[in-house]
Amino acid sequence: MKVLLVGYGKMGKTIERIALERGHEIAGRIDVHNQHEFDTVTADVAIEFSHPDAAFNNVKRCLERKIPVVCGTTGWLARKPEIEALTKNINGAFFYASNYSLGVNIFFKLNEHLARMMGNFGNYHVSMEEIHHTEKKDAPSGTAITLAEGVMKHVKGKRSWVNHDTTAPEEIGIKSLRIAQVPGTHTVRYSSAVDEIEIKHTAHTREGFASGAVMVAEWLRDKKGVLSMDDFLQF
Ligand SMILES: NC(=O)C1=CN([C@@H]2O[C@H](COP(=O)(O)OP(=O)(O)OC[C@H]3O[C@@H](n4cnc5c(N)ncnc54)[C@H](OP(=O)(O)O)[C@@H]3O)[C@@H](O)[C@H]2O)C=CC1
Ligand SMILES: O=C(O)C1=N[C@H](C(=O)O)C[C@H](O)C1
Repeated sequence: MKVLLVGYGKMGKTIERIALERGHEIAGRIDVHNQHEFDTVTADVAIEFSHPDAAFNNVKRCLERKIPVVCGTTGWLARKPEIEALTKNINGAFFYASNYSLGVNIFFKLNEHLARMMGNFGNYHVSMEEIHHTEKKDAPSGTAITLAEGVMKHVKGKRSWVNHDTTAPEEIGIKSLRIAQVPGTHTVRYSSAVDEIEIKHTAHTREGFASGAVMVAEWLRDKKGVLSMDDFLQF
């Protein structure tokens, strides 16, 4: 399979290594300085991990060239509905996940299961914390937003998240910490006056994110439509 890498930073380079190990070819590497390559490139699939301000345009350009896109960039989701509409209009393929690691996707399910149980108990205060490396451009992380959405789905009265501590009953507070070299740690905590329940996922390296994205790309190449981890994992 010919893989186009869009964004050639920490994730782009890790994805390249894993794609080569799995027997794929690299069709191109598009970064800030060679955007003109979108005009001529051909590939079976594009994997886009770039910058919150760049993702919309990068995904659009891939779709316009009829290249299915696996996108992992976070912090641009206000414009995702436009990409979904374009995908349907041109009968293309677009896949988005805030986190491609299998472990985190199991953690997402665990989070929803716990939220469903905790929804019955009003005396617990739910909060979240995410820790990432100091180069991260967005806060809170896309993964923390997905976790907050999972809680809102099941805990009655939780209607929004905020990126700071909060005691407002309708809000979920997400604390973002930036510490050198941390690939990504997420904690969901329910605290009461008498005890605390905490679930936590710690990524040790970026390999889990990258290998998940490559496996999704292998699966997506002959698909159409707007797809997500629920379609891919089916659990
Ligand atoms: N969904 C998931 O599983 C994961 C998502 N991510 C997300 O992926 C994104 C990238 O992460 P990471 O690789 O660590 O970040 P890096 O900063 O290491 O890499 C991003 C790369 O994108 C480049 N870039 C900037 N603008 C454009 C553009 N217009 N077109 C193409 N490339 C561009 C940057 O170039 P320059 O440095 O010159 O600006 C840089 O090389 C982030 O949004 C992050 O949150 C990360 C890990 C997992
Ligand atoms: O920027 C990162 O590094 C990461 N970003 C994603 C996010 O915002 O959730 C996924 C992972 O945690 C690493």
